[in-house]
Amino acid sequence: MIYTLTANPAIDYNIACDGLEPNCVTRTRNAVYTPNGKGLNVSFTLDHYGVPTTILGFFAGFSGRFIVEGAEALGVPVKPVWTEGITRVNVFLNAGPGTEYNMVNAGAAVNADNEQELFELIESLDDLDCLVISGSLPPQTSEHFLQEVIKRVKAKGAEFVLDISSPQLKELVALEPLLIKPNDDELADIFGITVSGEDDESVQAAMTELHERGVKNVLLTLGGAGAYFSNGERLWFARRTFEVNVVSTVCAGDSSLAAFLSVWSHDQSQVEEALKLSMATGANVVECPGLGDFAKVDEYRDKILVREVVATK
Ligand SMILES: O=P(O)(O)OC[C@@]1(O)O[C@H](CO)[C@@H](O)[C@@H]1O
Repeated sequence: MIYTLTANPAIDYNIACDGLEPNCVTRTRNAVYTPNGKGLNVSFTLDHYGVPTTILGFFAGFSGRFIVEGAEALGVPVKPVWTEGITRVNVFLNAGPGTEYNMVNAGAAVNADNEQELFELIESLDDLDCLVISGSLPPQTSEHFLQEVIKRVKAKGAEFVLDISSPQLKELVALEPLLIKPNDDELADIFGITVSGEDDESVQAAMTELHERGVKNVLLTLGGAGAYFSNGERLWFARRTFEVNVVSTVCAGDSSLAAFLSVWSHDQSQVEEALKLSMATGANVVECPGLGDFAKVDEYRDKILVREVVATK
């Protein structure tokens, strides 16, 4: 079973308006509240592609209950750790073509007892094959929280995937994650590695460094410009050949990761198919607020170009 861990889930509140002016009333439309957080988005997408998954995370208050009940209503099981306070509500405002405002809040604090409950929960899982750890950490999380989580995952003989933007990623890669999914900005901010779009040479060098640091596989996303995947021996590049009407880029990275995992976690030789589904899913998700309904993925999948990069050294 693929479990996901969202330490800092959120209700995503998507709204739209025509422009945003200070010091005046802005009437908004198309308000949608959905249960989210990066790991939840991964689980929802895995579930859509028929992969069994369960959500782990810290949840608090009315908003936490909304998320847990919402996920269960969608048919995805949750094993929550309940905490004090109120799970955050993140606001994503589309103020016109190409103008997104993403207001991401800190979240409800956790304490040592909450962390201990989560550790024991992980220790109790009999069917844990892989834990996908996604997103930010809530306030007051202890310094070595993620190391402690990973220690327990590894003690069970399971793998872990990291999709986090924190500088901690630099130390955590030494624990040999199955997969990481940085984007080009995270590579620069966290590792000081610069890649410039579809540039095989700089990406080859970046991948070599990441593998030397301990990562087994890397899915490097470049937004609309495509994605590279490296397994340490071979490197692929995928890009779409069509334009999309971008409504909201929120959730696209999470759904791309999950779509990739839905193919590749069963059969690591299916890299091309995994990349096609991943890119097609991300392209469809940006066309709507939140995750949407994945209705155009089949149409898009055949329009994704994948090429293997031939090593230059
Ligand atoms: O604060 P984090 O955990 O980095 O990001 C949280 C978040 O913005 O990420 C998801 C989209 O990727 C949203 O569903 C959610 O609100």
